[in-house]
Amino acid sequence: MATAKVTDIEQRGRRLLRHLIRQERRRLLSAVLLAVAAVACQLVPYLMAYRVAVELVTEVDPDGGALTRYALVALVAIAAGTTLMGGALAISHLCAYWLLYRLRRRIANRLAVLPLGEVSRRGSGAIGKLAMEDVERIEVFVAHMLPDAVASLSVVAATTVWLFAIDWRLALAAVAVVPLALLGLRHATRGSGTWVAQWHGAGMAMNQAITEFLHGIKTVKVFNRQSDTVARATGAVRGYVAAETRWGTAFLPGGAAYFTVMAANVVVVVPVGLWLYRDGAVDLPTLLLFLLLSLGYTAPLTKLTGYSSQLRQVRFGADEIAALLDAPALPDTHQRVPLGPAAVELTDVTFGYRPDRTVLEGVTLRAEPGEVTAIVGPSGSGKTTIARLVARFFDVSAGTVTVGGVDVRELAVDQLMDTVAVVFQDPFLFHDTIRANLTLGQPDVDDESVYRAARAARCHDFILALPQGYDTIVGERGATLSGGERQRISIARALLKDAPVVVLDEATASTDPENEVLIQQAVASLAAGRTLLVIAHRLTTVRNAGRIVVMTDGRVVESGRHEDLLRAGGTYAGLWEDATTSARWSLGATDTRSGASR
Ligand SMILES: Nc1ncnc2c1ncn2[C@@H]1O[C@H](COP(=O)(O)OP(=O)(O)OP(=O)(O)O)[C@@H](O)[C@H]1O
Repeated sequence: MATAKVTDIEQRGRRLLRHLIRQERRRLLSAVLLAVAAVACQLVPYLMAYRVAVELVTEVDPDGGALTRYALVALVAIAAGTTLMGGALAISHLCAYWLLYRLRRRIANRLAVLPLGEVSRRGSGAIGKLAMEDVERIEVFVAHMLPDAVASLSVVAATTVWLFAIDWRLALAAVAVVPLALLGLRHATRGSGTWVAQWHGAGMAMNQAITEFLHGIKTVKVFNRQSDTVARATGAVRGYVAAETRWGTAFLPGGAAYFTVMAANVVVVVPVGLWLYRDGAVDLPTLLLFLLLSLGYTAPLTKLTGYSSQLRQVRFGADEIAALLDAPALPDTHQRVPLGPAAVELTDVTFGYRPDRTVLEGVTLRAEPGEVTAIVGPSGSGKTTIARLVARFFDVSAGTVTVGGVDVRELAVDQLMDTVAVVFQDPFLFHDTIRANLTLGQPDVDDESVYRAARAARCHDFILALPQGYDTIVGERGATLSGGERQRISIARALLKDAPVVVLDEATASTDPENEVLIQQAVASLAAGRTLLVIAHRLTTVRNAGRIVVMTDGRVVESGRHEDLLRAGGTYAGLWEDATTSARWSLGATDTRSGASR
């Protein structure tokens, strides 16, 4: 990644962090002030130790009362410092949790309005990392780093001033190592923006690979491809480790020099101090104080250095979050407009998922209200893409898609979602109760309506047979149900939504005959009184459709009723012939096998 790009990225991340901090500035300021007060308290024991030393060294008969007072003041200061730091951290954590809550809500809201294409382009693994890990880093930054860094800086500044106020020669000896150490640090962090960028990219790739592995685990097992897939995920993890190692290796020489030189300040302070003491230039208590202060002086500086590289990681994460929050939402007019009869019409539609590849070209079709319109065609001809355009998961490149006579881009997104229900090929069920999955987005719907929809979608009986009926929790993504059951639940969901237009992407996987019949009955209930656009993967299921639209290579090549299309002897007739021949083949195979077994 070029340096300029890295800087831009850090700037964008920095802007988001500044914005977040501004939102909580009052509380954060009080946390920082408490942290500074805590640090001031932490310096008091040093002062008291100095006083005790003066008393013991300079007085022949030390004042016991004064010594007790110094000890008590030191104890109270330690207790006060701990309490104040505890208060600072409590406030900063509170701020951080509120920031996290608001940030995650913003991310969720943004994801909800982004075009689906943008979400799939980023990938669920990368988005997951961003919403969990990167947001979590901001929590660490706000809750721990910010107050601690300000406190550490205050310690360094206050101690430096104090050291110089007591004795400038010893003070110079105490800070002499710092410029030298900083040279090492400069060397260690040279090009660290690029290292962090690579480390961050490798982290995203690793998350994506692991998420894909988990999502695809069934397919992986079925095809016995565990070793390949594990190798791919392992490769991504290795890439992450390599990026971390490269970064660590680049940091090592300069970093080691930095830490060594910082720790070596005692080597300068002790001889210089003893030399000045021997010459009578400083007294013993001052020497002791210097030794105490200068030994503790480098610790906060070292901590600050650690924070500076962590801050880079935070900024990179913040940049990813900022980029997602800035990504353009699907344009929404927010205007609910009166709709005509619920026809769906595509006029001269051209569309491609990528600018360099057209998937639909000049597609014109109309689905009449109250009628079943089927779209058929070979795999990859663009059928599902039409369904996605009607539901406005993507916007057309040219032409128009209208619902109820209004361009879908001119409808409020809410209104479009109220008007169009989509039943996907592989419907997604949440890890929740069947009832919650059925009433998705309509929590107030009454039980009777739920049962009615479930009966019409032919799923009431199997739901009642489950251990807790409608309160049964379905496994992750509905894994505890069969494909046919999942699709019938999603048809019941569409029935409950009661949208005038339903787009049904028929399941490709063939289900058993009983399930097939039940799904057909469910679809028939769905069709009643609605405009039903069926993306058909099996011709046998749509022969009775009011209109069949035939597609090849992203174009409509024929349309009409089943019998008319057969008579025309074109593409549809060919597809029908193929479908019926393959059905006979499989029957023949069954016959042969059963014959053999007799
Ligand atoms: N999200 C996507 N990004 C890029 N290309 C895509 C995407 N989805 C589909 N395509 C491509 O668009 C073309 C049309 O795909 P589409 O899914 O619409 O076909 P289909 O007719 O529904 O196929 P099938 O019957 O196999 O489901 C295909 O070449 C496909 O590879």
